[in-house]
Amino acid sequence: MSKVQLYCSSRDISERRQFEATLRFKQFGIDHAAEQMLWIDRQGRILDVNESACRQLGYSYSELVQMSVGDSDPFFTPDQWGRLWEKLKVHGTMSLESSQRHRNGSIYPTEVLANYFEYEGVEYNCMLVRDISRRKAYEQRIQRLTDLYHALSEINQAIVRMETKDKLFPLVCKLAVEFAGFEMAWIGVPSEQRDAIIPEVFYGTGTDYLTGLSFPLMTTDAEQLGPIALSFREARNIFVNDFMSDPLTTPWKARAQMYGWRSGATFPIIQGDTVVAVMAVYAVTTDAFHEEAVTVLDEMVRDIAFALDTFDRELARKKAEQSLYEREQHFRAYFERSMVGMATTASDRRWIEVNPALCEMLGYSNAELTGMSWEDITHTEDLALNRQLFERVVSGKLDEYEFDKRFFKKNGDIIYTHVAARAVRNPSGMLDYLVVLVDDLTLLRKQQMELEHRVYYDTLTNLPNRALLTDRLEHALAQLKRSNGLVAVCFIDLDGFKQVNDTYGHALGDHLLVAVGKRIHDACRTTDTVARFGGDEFVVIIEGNSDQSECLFLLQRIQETIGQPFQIEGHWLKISASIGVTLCPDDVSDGEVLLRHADQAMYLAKQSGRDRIYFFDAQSEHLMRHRTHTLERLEQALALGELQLYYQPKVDMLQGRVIGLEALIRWHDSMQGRLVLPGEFIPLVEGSHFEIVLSEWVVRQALCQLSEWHRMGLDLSLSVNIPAPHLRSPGFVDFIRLEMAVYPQLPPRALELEILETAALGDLDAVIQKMMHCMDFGVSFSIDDFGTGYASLSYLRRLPASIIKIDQVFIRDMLHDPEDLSIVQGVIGLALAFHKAVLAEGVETIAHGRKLLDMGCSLAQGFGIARPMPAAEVPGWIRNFKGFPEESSQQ
Ligand SMILES: Nc1nc2c(ncn2[C@@H]2O[C@H](COP(=O)(O)OP(=O)(O)OP(=O)(O)O)[C@@H](O)[C@H]2O)c(=O)[nH]1
Repeated sequence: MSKVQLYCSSRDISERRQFEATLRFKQFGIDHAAEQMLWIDRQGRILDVNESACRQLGYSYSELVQMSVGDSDPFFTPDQWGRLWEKLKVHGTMSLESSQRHRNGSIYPTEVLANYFEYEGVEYNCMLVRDISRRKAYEQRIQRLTDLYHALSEINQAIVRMETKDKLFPLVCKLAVEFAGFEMAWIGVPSEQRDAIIPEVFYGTGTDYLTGLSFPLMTTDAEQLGPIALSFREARNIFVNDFMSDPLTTPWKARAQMYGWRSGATFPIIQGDTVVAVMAVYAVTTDAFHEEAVTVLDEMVRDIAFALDTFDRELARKKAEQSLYEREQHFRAYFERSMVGMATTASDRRWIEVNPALCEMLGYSNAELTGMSWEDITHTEDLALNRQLFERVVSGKLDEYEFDKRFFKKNGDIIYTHVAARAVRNPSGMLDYLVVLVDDLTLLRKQQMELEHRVYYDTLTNLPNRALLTDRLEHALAQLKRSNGLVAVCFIDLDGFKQVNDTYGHALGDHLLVAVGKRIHDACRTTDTVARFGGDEFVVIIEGNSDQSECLFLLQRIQETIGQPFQIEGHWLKISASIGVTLCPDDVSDGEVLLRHADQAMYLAKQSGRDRIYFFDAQSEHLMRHRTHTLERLEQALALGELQLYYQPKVDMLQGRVIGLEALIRWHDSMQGRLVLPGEFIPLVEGSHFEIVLSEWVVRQALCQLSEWHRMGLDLSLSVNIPAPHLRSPGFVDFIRLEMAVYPQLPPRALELEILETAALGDLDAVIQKMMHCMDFGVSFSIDDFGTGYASLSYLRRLPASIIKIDQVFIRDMLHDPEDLSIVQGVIGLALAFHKAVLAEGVETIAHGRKLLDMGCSLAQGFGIARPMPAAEVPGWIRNFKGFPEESSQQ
């Protein structure tokens, strides 16, 4: 290498040597400096260079000094050099970045320090040039990382703003291109069958690279399994730093070549344990994915996955929030609209929140109620229990309670409620508040009470009914065992009540029953029980009386008060009662038996003429036993044929002929060995189950006998007595129809049914209906014992009976009792007025007969004419009948 020639002169050779040594030293230093040193003149000619310049530019010293600056540094065109020189002259020194071309053509970046100096009037520039390609590469790397971090930051910011992957994925691709410096980026998701990755979003230049591309996942052909599929299947990042040489990219090389891709990377996006997408980026340079870039990209992909998780979480949170909101709304609506009172109460016993139902229930506004404590409106009697339960909840011993309690409403009314309360506690177990449900049971309770009342009280009189009476009696008897008093069971049955019903109607009868019940109640003490037993029967239980006379005194008072006239609906009614009493401990101590005994005593009171008080005793018991026994015997008698019909003729005194007969029952009691008259047993039969059985038997017997007589040529009519219960029984008409059908040969009106005037009363229309039906079968009717009942005239007129029979009690005494006579006269007149025949019963003498004839009654029956006789005697008697009253037969 040529050296710069230095010319100098010195006298002292040692000094010269010293100087030369210094020069050599300096030259050595210049040649070994890291920077190139180039001395260049104003025209850009290279005048001198150090060894570093030759080394770094690849030229020899001699070559370089033949060159100008523009030859090695393309930046320094002559113009550029000229402008630089001017500036340099001004500033003396300048630094700038440029580049140099190596002899082999490669260009590398340089840093240039230009130093201007003048030497001996000539301008020079000593340029120090440093190869900065390593620094530049490092800087580029830093820049790349900075870009990547920028992209990462942008993505992270986007994630914060984004809500769904639909928006995030395109943005990620865009940022990867715009900030991270990739040429193209795309994200693919697995197909529905998860057998291929389908590009979903993409950004950058050359996106048509993807057109028609899908990346099979299931292929067994290793060649087809590129970075995308591998990344997805194996959930790992894959980097291809040289697209052209990497065997993984073989199938796509041609395409990549077209677009200039030199390197690429794929990243699985993993949520939980599942790869949900793959992201791919492409660069036009090789080795784009150095370690730091890979770290950032990896982080970016993890952030995306995190974002997806966040989206899902956010979605789930929103869903939960929505559902919470909906539930809250639901519960709010439930709270607001519930028919049940709902509230929360604090540990200081104040209402915190109350619903409209509770406000309405208690009569307070929401504002009023929430300012109060539940204690303020709790019924005093329920306060202690409520407080006790509440304290147990506060102390943690109890979590919930339910009980029935009463509240005071704002208007002072009491409401009955069922309260259910449940504690809501904080995590440390302290009571936060209580959730309270309040059910208004007032109506229910009222209904319950009404129901209970109905079960135990008679709806008409409001007196205890039979059920409560039984209870009270049991109670009284239990008490009696512990004391020395008496319990009197009194059975009160009104006399002739049915007639009141029949005469004035059922409604008035009801009023009377209520009034009687009240009078009995008022006559008794509060300790006594007055019950309606049924119908017109009342029972009084008298407790604590010391003896029978005291009890009798009270009963007489009851009897007297019932006997006082009642004024009901403008009618003055007079009624009496028959009372049967039994006393415990004199009698047994079984409630049911006591009631039966009192009933039996009452029955005897009735039997002995009504309006009486009868104490049960052995005698009554005996009588009752007698009745039961007789009924049993009668049933046997019927089966054994001991019952027989006797026949008493009825005659027309005017015409002197027999018009018919009345069948009367007799009992040949084989056990007693005597004939028992009906007066002895019929009263016992009345009201028993045997009454209808016996009546039916009589009808059948009578018809059989009638038919027999008709067969014998006796054209007679035969009457039988029909007891009221039989006439009223539902099967009566059918019974008559069927029995009459057995004897079609009988002429009409051969069978006559005698009914008591009272039997026809009651449901008059129904009875008339029945009578009409029976008349259709050829039966006629007469009214028996007329005068003893109280039938109203209009009733009488409507009854389709053809004969009225005047009761024998009037006939018997009419000859010397003007009152009876006038009754008889009245009845005869009435019968005439109603165009009915009239027959006198109990005609015992000719004088009776004459008197009756005088009064216009020609039909008669009685001992004076004939006693009842067995059927066999009838034909003979008829044959011998000479008329009545006959002088000859006068007794
Ligand atoms: N108005 C009314 N009548 C009733 C009621 N319950 C039953 N009865 C009638 O009360 C009457 C009671 O029958 P009885 O005791 O045999 O009639 P009674 O006329 O008093 O006869 P004795 O007791 O023999 O004097 C029957 O006619 C029933 O129809 C009711 O609640 N209201």
